Amino acid sequence: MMKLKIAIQKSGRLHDDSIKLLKECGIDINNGVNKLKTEASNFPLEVFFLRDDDIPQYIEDGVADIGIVGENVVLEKKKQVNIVEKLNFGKCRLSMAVPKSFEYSSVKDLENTRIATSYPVIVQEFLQRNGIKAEIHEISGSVEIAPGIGLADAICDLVSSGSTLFMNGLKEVETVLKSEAVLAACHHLQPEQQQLLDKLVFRIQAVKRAKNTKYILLNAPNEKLNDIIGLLPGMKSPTVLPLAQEGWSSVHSVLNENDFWDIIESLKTAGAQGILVVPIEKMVI
Ligand SMILES: Nc1ncnc2c1ncn2[C@@H]1O[C@H](COP(=O)(O)OP(=O)(O)OP(=O)(O)O)[C@@H](O)[C@H]1O
Ligand SMILES: O=P(O)(O)OC[C@H]1O[C@H](OP(=O)(O)OP(=O)(O)O)[C@H](O)[C@@H]1O
Ligand SMILES: [Mg+2]
Repeated sequence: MMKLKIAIQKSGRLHDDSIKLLKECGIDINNGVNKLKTEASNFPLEVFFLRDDDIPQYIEDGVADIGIVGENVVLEKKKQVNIVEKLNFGKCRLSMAVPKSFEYSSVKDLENTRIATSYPVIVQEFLQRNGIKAEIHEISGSVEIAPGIGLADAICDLVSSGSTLFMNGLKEVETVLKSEAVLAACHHLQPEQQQLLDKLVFRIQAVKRAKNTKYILLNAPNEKLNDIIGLLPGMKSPTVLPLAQEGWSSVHSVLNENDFWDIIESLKTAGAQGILVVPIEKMVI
């Protein structure tokens, strides 16, 4: 039986969330310590554990059929791969940063500077787009140290909380790119592999959808039902069941995580009681 080969990060920021996502998709991986290749026990999937920088090349070459990697790495490596699905984790931005004492007012202030980065391709494109001439120093890690040791005037590196910049006396001045982990695929998949990928993507979408949604149950007096139902978006329309107590109903529906607090307030004002909100594990529409 043909298997789908997936490359994920061996260790680092994306490793745990990649394994977790596969697990949430019902795929069990026997993940032995230091094992660089393994198989799923209940899905035709072979898993390769690699350095994230190498993943786009492996996918382009078809050594791996698919992979989980940061969009930032896909764009830097310029390999021919399809971005199939954004995965909602590994969210960060690639930003320009300068020492706190640097009087920065616009991108023009980067003219004739030395910029240390692990993303020379993306930085070069950014500088070109902005008509700036600067010297790029490629370094593979600990980029934030570069200004402090006299290697560069500015840096371009990944930021999420900003604490690494802060700890190193730097300030963020330009966002070059926003990124998150993506599922990338080879351009030349066999039909059977494409079918397996479709199956996996179907599961990933159900998991993602469920994460953004909550299941809500509430009790309402029947005379307020219309008002309350009007507040609930629902997938189609809410389920309404009679309660044992005469004149009352139980209303069930789903809510988008983002609308959650606004709607809860309005529901209470409209007369809803005993509101329960529970997570949804999978959501297929
Ligand atoms: N601070 C962060 N917050 C969220 N996501 C991040 C952060 N830093 C990096 N990422 C994302 O996780 C990916 C992997 O980051 P990590 O720091 O583990 O890379 P690495 O050190 O190059 O790993 P490898 O050993 O695989 O080469 C990045 O390419 C980026 O997409
Ligand atoms: O804004 P923050 O939340 O501080 O995150 C930013 C840091 O995270 C990443 O490094 P990571 O910690 O993954 O270590 P690495 O340098 O070994 O890749 C990135 O290269 C930054 O250094
Ligand atoms: Mg790397």
